[in-house]
Amino acid sequence: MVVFPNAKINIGLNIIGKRPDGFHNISSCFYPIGWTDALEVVPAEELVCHVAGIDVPGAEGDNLCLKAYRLLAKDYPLPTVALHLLKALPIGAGLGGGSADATFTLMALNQQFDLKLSEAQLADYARQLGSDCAFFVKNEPVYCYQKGDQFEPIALSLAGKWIVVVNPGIHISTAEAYAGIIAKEPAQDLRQSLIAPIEEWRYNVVNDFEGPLSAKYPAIGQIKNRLYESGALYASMTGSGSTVYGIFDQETDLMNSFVGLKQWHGVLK
Ligand SMILES: C[C@@](CO)(OP(=O)(O)O)[C@H](O)COP(=O)(O)OP(=O)(O)OC[C@H]1O[C@@H](n2ccc(N)nc2=O)[C@H](O)[C@@H]1O
Ligand SMILES: Nc1ncnc2c1ncn2[C@@H]1O[C@H](COP(=O)(O)OP(=O)(O)O)[C@@H](O)[C@H]1O
Repeated sequence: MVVFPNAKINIGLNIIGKRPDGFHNISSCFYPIGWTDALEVVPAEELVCHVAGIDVPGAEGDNLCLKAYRLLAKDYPLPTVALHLLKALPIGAGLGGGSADATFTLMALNQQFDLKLSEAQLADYARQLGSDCAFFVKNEPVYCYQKGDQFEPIALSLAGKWIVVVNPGIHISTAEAYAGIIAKEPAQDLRQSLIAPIEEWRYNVVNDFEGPLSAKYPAIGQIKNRLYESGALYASMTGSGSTVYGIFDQETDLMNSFVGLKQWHGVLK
């Protein structure tokens, strides 16, 4: 079967405190977008993961799709499969692409081999693969907290708005991004900030990674400024960077503004 693991954006991201396990407690809003990889799962004589498109750093065996397969195979008698991944989502980009690949592998195996795992069971497996992996089970806008692996529904719809997503080509590892942060309580609860009209978000919906990372990588701030100059209602870096997005009221053609950079645009659901 073929599935299309999609990216997410973070709308606001507060890094609240360091946890005893070395991770950080955060709060954020995860919102799915339509930029995707493609992943085919087919029965095969041996377990393999073939990647086409963007090169995934690291050994083939470290691919999160294979890690997801192995995790389920510990508990269920799965046949061996070939995983064909067409990698389109920029890597180390704050788009959660690797996490989406991992969770879509779990969901594809569940469906293809009729494992009858519930959404809650899939989310428990996904959490073991990465902090934001469980989001992709329901794949709906949520407010997230703790490690970014606990979710509550959020009454936020951007359906019909246009989004432009631009990746400056800078790979930032999530661990590197967290290492440069001094955690603090946010001035206002993100859920409150998001109740305001989107035009006001620029004043108080903040990604705590953005300041330190745009000081280090000026391209991040330059893209954000360009998006605002082009009429974005709200623009921000997503996740641990380096991708930047802008949300617009209507379709906007910015392809010529970001020549040579990986980018995607489309309508939000
Ligand atoms: C920053 C966020 C926010 O959306 O997304 P991305 O930018 O990666 O998409 C997430 O917290 C990323 O989640 P994920 O990419 O799954 O991270 P993990 O693999 O679990 O962790 C990678 C490393 O990041 C740090 N880490 C991660 C999550 C967290 N709440 N606190 C942390 O300190 C730890 O150093 C950890 O070893
Ligand atoms: N299928 C995959 N796609 C992307 N990255 C993967 C994958 N499997 C393992 N990784 C590793 O995960 C890390 C980044 O994951 P990714 O989800 O792209 O970052 P981010 O969460 O910042 O968007 C990279 O270091 C990469 O080597």
